[in-house]
Amino acid sequence: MSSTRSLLLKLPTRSLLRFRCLRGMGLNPSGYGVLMFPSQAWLLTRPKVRFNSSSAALKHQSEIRDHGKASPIGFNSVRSMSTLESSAYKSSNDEERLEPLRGEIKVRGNVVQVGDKRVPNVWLRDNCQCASCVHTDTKQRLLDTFTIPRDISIQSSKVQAKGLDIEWNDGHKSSYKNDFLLRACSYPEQRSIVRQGSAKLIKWDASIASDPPRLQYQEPGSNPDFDKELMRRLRQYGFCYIDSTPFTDPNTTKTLLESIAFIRPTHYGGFYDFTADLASADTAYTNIALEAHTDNTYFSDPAGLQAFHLLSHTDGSGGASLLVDGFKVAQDLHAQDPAAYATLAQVNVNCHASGNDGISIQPYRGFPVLQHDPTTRHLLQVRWNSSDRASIDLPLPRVDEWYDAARKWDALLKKSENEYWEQLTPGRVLVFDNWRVMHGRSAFTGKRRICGAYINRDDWISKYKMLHHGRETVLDHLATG
Ligand SMILES: C[N+](C)(C)CCCC[C@H](N)C(=O)O
Ligand SMILES: O=C(O)CCC(=O)C(=O)O
Ligand SMILES: [Fe+2]
Repeated sequence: MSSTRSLLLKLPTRSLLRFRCLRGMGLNPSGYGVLMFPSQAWLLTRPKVRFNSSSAALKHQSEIRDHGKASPIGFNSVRSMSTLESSAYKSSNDEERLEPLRGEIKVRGNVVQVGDKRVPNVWLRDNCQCASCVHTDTKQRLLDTFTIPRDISIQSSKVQAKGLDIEWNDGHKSSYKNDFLLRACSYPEQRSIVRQGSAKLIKWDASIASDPPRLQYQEPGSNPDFDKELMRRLRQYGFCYIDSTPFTDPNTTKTLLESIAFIRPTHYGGFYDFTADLASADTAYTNIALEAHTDNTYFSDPAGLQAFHLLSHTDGSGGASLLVDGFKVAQDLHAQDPAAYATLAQVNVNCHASGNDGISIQPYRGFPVLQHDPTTRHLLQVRWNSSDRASIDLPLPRVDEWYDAARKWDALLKKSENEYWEQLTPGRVLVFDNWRVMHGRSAFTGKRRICGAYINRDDWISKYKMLHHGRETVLDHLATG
């Protein structure tokens, strides 16, 4: 049987523009998933970028091929690739503007079609949401995917106002909501929004000083609106102050931070409370100036949130705190020099934490300074700490490519209009997104005591998503997001 129905779904406008743009460049949009991880992924495999027949594109293609051959150890030139690919990167992960999309859901014989896209039966069957396929309490798949016959087919179907009902030839019955089917077919644009906990980002510079995001302390757990507002500010600005926090007992700060999500223990301990005494062998535990950096570049998964509460500073001065919006600086670099941006997005850098006896913490692989989602091309993470940098994953004769790009990045992040300086005071807790906002401090004298903690990225984003998208929406997007 076969029936049809027209539907509306929200789809990002910019994604459509981007689609056209890729076409205009001579790139086949179906190849663009590969555009995101070129240089490293291509060490062992041939480039999979696909082109249409435009001559400019073919010229690029042969350049890429020739590079692969010319290099005895198989590196493709980042420089020659980057101009082409830089336009594929998005220097922000703003929530996309959503526009309605007309789609038509129909069943043609044995095939579900959404617009001109075919929905594979095995995927539909595997993502049946009924109580025998998904555990109602744990939300985990109960269905043994590989018992689904490879050629599972549709026995009968019914296109209804709300969605599509299917009876499979193995006798199982499934129902799919229309927006689920439409979203599934809008790969990859529609996917990221809920999964990544996207928000309308507010990029900032030094002028944020006049009105920084802040909230008044409230007893943890006493007001759900506080949690929601804190999450919103952290997502949109990448930082938030919590003012009027009691500071006589650091445990108040600990409990406040634990109300976001559990604290991540590291080689510095769990909840930290530090002064310039080298208790841990790291420059943070001295009184020297620290340039803008992100913490934990030596972890495979750097902490998502970081917090500082200056409990006291006596017998001296200095020690002002510096914040720089890494996503804003990335946007500046993207506009100023797309090739440099692409270099920082592609070349992997290794880092280490080796100050303390018995450890040298290093990630299982190098990561680029600007880390993107390979599917959506959104910028997801900034990893930048010159003090903790180790090797650069380029053959030595080519490392100057990275240095040239990094020099441009460094110049932008040190521009005074990008630097937001603030003298922290007891009572003001600073919480910031360590995947976005870089921090530093000026040198100081006297006795300065700070407490705080690290919180995992996935845990705080989970909380953001629950409070802003809602549990139902988040779960609804699991198979399509
Ligand atoms: C925050 N706390 C004082 C505990 C540690 C500071 C560590 C700074 C270090 N270089 C890094 O990037 O992790
Ligand atoms: O002392 C400060 O203000 C910050 C030091 C620092 O960068 C850190 O602890 O991660
Ligand atoms: Fe730090």
